[in-house]
Formats: sequence, C-alpha cells, structure tokens
Amino acid sequence: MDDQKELLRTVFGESSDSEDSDQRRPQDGDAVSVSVWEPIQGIDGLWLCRDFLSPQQQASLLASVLNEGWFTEASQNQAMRFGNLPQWATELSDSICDAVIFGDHISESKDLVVSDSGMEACVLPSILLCREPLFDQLIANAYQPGEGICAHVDLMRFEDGIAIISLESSCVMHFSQVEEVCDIVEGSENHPSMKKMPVYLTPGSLILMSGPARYLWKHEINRKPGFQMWEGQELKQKRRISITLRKLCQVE
Ligand SMILES: O=C(O)CCC(=O)C(=O)O
Ligand SMILES: [Fe+2]
Repeated sequence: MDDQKELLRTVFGESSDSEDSDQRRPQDGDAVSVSVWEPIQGIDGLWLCRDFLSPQQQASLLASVLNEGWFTEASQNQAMRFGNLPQWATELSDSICDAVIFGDHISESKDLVVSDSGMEACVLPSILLCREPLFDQLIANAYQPGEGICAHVDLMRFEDGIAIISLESSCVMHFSQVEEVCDIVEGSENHPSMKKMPVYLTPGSLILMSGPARYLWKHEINRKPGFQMWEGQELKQKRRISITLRKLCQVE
C-alpha cells in the first residue's frame, strides 16, 4: 500500500459500514466489493471508477433524486443544491471518500500509475480529500436523448476536485485541452493536442477530476447523431441523469 493510502486509512479508519442506507456500501448479493480506479491515459488527474454503484445502489440513488421532485417533466433538466446537501448526497459523498481511500488502482502496464510529474498518481490529492465538507454543491442534470452539454471548464468559483456520477444511460464524454495550453497556431485543428479524448461513462460510474483534468481540460457531451460512438457503434440513448458534486471556493 502506498504511503498516502496508509496515512488516509489511519486518519479515516476502516471503511464505515452501511448506516441505514442502500448507497453506502455494496449489499449482500452485490458483486462489487472494492472500487477499482482507472487513470484515463493522457489526462492527468482524471480517474474513472466504472462500477462505483451496483445496479441496486443506482436504483436507490435515482429514487432519491426523483423523490426530490426533480425531473418530473421532460422540460425540467437541472436542479441545484448549495450548502447542506440532502442526506442521500452526503452519503454519496462519503461513499466517494471511501472509494478513494479503500479502492485499488489498475494500470495497463501493471506498473505504478505515475503522473506527468513522475510522482505516483493518486485518485484525489489528500489535501482535497480531507477538506470538510468534501462537497457542498450538488447539480443534477437530466438529458433527454440528443441533449448534451457544451465544452467547458467548470467555473473557478468551485474548488479543485469534482465528481460526476452517471445514471440511466451510457454516454461518451469528450475531453479537449483548453486553448492556452495547446500552443495554437492557425490550422492546427489536427494537432495531437487538439484531439478530443473520449471517455465512456456507463450508469453507476464515477469520474473524479482534479488538477490538470479540472483546470486544463474542457469536458463536453455531444449527443447529436454521430458523436456518441464507442467501439465503432453508436450508443443507444435514453434519458441520462448525472450528479455533479463540487466544493464552493471560500470568499474572504
Ligand atoms: O452531466 C455531466 O456528466 C456533466 C455535467 C457537467 O459537466 C457540469 O454540470 O458542469
Ligand atoms: Fe462540468
């Protein structure tokens, strides 16, 4: 176990068991026991946990979201909460914390995952993981088939360390470097650094963005025909709901 993990486990103790919640930890019969994190190659600070929520946990989270009265009509596509989050969101945030502390990394090479700086990469720097609360802003987005979100970097009013959980429908999220870091010259659209990097998000998956992934890369979801391609196939679209958790910057 690496030093950071050992330190975090000492600070946080062992994984907390379910406290009257379906979302906290996998239940009996669930196949998932330990969260597995994949670094997204080429995007420092972007990690994917594919099986973060079991099907049962997804159903429970979706029920909690819908129970808020959100998304009862197809025209309603966004809801936000600031400050004290609903209990289900606090539990979700605790589960993210557990998944970071107790999860395992995988890498194609089976070597230690290293960041661009040559340091062993961590899913979320401990300075972010230890802040209290970990998240205090929640945004839930509902996308009907064909709907997505334009390329953007999340607003600077939010701190580093952003989590996105996907529900209901798979999608491809594309990442592209912000222009200032691409050293753009005219006609450089085909330059490797301008390439959009696709990341496949399945229901129940979680991505964490920090550092370069949060500040130096834009993310977008284009669900127009022809853009949701994965392994040569166009994805079938249904409604997709996402939960984004962030922490507001403190104002002095
Ligand atoms: O829906 C998503 O997966 C992304 C949402 C997002 O990027 C945002 O709300 O800033
Ligand atoms: Fe975003």
